[in-house]
Amino acid sequence: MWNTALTIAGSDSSGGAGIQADLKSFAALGVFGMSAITAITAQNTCGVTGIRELDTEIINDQIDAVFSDIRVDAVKIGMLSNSEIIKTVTAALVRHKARNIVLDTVMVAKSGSQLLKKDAIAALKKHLIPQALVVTPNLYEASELVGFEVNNQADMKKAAAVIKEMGAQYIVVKGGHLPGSACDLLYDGNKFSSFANERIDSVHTHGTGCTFSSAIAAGLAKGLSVEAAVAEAKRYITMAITHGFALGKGIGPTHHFYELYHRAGLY
Ligand SMILES: Nc1ncnc2c1ncn2[C@@H]1O[C@H](COP(=O)(O)OP(=O)(O)OP(=O)(O)O)[C@@H](O)[C@H]1O
Ligand SMILES: Cc1ncc(CO)c(N)n1
Repeated sequence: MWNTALTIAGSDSSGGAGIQADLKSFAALGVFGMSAITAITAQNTCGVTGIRELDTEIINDQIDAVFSDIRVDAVKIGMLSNSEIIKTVTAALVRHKARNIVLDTVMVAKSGSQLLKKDAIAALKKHLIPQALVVTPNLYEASELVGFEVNNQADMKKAAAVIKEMGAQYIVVKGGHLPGSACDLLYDGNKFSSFANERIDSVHTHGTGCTFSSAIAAGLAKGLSVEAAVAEAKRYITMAITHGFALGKGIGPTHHFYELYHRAGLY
């Protein structure tokens, strides 16, 4: 019997981030992936050249089509683009009593393009964060959510506590953009746990945030606890960055051949 995960996110035509990274991560981690696309981006390793938001009716219909037919063990949410999409997705997830929701608070692409309108951050806080089991902001996103700078471990702890107050059950503040080791902080409302790895000196990090949050969702879909799913996702993203590769002229993608490596005894 397959465990399943649904990604609700934007499409990246170059395959390194968004829906495409999510489905590759689900497959690599042995979970059957499904998708509801919120927006289409024309994107490659150098940047985003176009964005079309889908209308909320077809976004809602995709989510309904999946839930009305198939058991969904976990949901990963990525690019949402605007507040109407946020409200539609929230209402659909509440209606279907969705479990194991991992919210990656995607705001800006690595290349600098805005993937969430600034005026939609309030809707994210009000509607979707309270529905999330796990929220995975990077330093910039954490700072936009809480309204103060998040630049070090102490700020990350303060930010996690504020985001917890918004109604999420677990917060992982990602330290991928900190100097030094790549240290992420998990907060469950009582205690902080660190997940650290040596920083990998690679430019090929397109899609790291999407890959990491999808890997957490895959772990939850397989029945892991949040702590175990985050630990497994950290292992997975570290492998995926270690084997990231030059594709195109810019920032190359992460690598998703986990099962192959695993079976070969390499991971
Ligand atoms: N150079 C690196 N070496 C090791 N781990 C890294 C590196 N960069 C990021 N990570 C890890 O990758 C995961 C994703 O973190 P990151 O902070 O890059 O997310 P993000 O900024 O949301 O990504 P994106 O730009 O794709 O949205 C985290 O677990 C982080 O610690
Ligand atoms: C569609 C999409 N979602 C998320 C990201 C992550 O930054 C991206 N670059 N593109």
